[in-house]
Amino acid sequence: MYLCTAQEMRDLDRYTIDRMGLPGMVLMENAGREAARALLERFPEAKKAVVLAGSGNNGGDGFVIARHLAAAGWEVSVHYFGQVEKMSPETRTFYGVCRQMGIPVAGGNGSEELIGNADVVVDALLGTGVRGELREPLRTLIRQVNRACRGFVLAVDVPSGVDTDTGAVLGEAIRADLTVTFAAAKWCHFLRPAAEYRGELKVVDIGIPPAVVEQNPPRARLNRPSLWEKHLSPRSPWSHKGSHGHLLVLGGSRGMLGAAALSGMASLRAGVGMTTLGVPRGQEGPLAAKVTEPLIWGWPDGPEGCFSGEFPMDWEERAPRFTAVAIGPGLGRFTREKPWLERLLREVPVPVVLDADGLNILSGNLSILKQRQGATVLTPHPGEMARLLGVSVGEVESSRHRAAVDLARRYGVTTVLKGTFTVIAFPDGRQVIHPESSPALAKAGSGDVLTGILGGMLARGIPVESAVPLGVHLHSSAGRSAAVDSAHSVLASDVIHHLGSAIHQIR
Ligand SMILES: NC(=O)C1=CN([C@@H]2O[C@H](COP(=O)(O)OP(=O)(O)OC[C@H]3O[C@@H](n4cnc5c(N)ncnc54)[C@H](O)[C@@H]3O)[C@@H](O)[C@H]2O)[C@@H](O)CC1
Ligand SMILES: [K+]
Repeated sequence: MYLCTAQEMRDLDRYTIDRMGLPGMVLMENAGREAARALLERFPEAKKAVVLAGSGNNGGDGFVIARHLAAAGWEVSVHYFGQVEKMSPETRTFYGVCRQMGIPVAGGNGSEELIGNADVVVDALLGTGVRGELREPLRTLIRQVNRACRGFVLAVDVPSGVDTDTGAVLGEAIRADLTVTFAAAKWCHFLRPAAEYRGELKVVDIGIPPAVVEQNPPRARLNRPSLWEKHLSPRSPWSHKGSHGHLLVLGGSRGMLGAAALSGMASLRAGVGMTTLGVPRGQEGPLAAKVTEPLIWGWPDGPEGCFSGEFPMDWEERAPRFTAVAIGPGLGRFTREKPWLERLLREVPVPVVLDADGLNILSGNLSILKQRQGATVLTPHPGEMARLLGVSVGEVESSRHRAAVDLARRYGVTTVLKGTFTVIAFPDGRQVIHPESSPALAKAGSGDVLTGILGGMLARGIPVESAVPLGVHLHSSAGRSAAVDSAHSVLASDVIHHLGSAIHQIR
């Protein structure tokens, strides 16, 4: 399923109307009928509804909804804002039909009393065509609706007052219980603050032919099994551990061994055949007491129990065995860290995942990434992203999708910008957004688990464009399964334990 900008949606609509010859009126009828259906399914008994309609096509959808609700026996009135002469031809047609049907239709007086007495308020004021800060009277009206409404609020396409592409609130926005959107999700459904206004999200088909979407594919998709399912086929009965890849994890300095252990265990649960944990030499013993399954490789260490910046004598001999490398879990900072990381990035020909201090060491020296032979995956949280791009955390959070794509394009990497609705961006500008939030994952160690899963998927030989969305999905799904008792109490190690069931659920 795709995720559109306002322009991409307009292009799909236009192509359908102009090139396929399917009239805009049909699309509007389908949109309004499907939105009405969502209400009728939720409320099997007739209700009292107030439809607030703008003069654009979003308002047109509102008139269609009013007609279908009235036909189902609901008590409906429509209050429109703007002049009838300025309505689009489709909207004016459906306005006329409502009048002919005897549905009460009045110009611009959505009083607080009326809104307060409605069981259902339909917000069809503004959709993807909104431009700039809200003008009156809509701004005041929306504030009134949020204050006075005690019933259920359906937002048509997007909550009125949010910017479709940036997720900004343009002064005031409708707080909805349900948003029914057409043909594809829109960016504002997954970007804050707008995402907090939409309530539940339902994407409905309005009859845009699949061929139209194939010929004009939007740049972003929602993370769905169709993107990666084929990579989870059962293991061959003839396979051995060497058939499933070998991941090297570099990290685990003193006081942070747990991070490397979590990544290692997560990678094994994600199906990699072997994992080696490369840690500062002095940490080998403590780590061996902690983990059983991963191999442990001591690297030259410095005085503080961290890496010294030198490579082990057997580096050149052992390096070719690894099919992917994860750098960062519990890595810490150390002298000569920059040349150490540069050498790794230059010499490792296989996919590399960089996280935590791996990213911090990289900051200010990103151009080295352009010299890499294999794929590079960066998994920053917003703070790390801000450091990488040299901007504020606020700037990253107010434009998560753009920050992710900016980094991906500039340095030819795959970016995984973590947080609610993780954004994945590929070097060619395509994006995948993970449509679920997993509050259980907001816990120390959770990022190390994700790094391990991604490293494991890449080490198994799954191509980066599938491995990364798949890994993000498994992490989130395992987090949800681990939270059966309470999201408060989930540990990163619990997430690892649930990876098997997350894989099983997909298959
Ligand atoms: N053929 C199509 O294009 C289809 C469009 N559909 C609907 O049409 C919507 C897009 O329609 P439009 O492009 O007509 O745009 P909208 O209906 O979203 O908004 C345009 C209207 O809002 C007013 N407006 C814009 N910015 C404003 C501001 N800052 N303050 C106050 N008023 C403002 C404009 O004067 C205009 O009347 C979609 O969200 C969807 O609901 C659906 O009917 C499906 C088919
Ligand atoms: K709306």
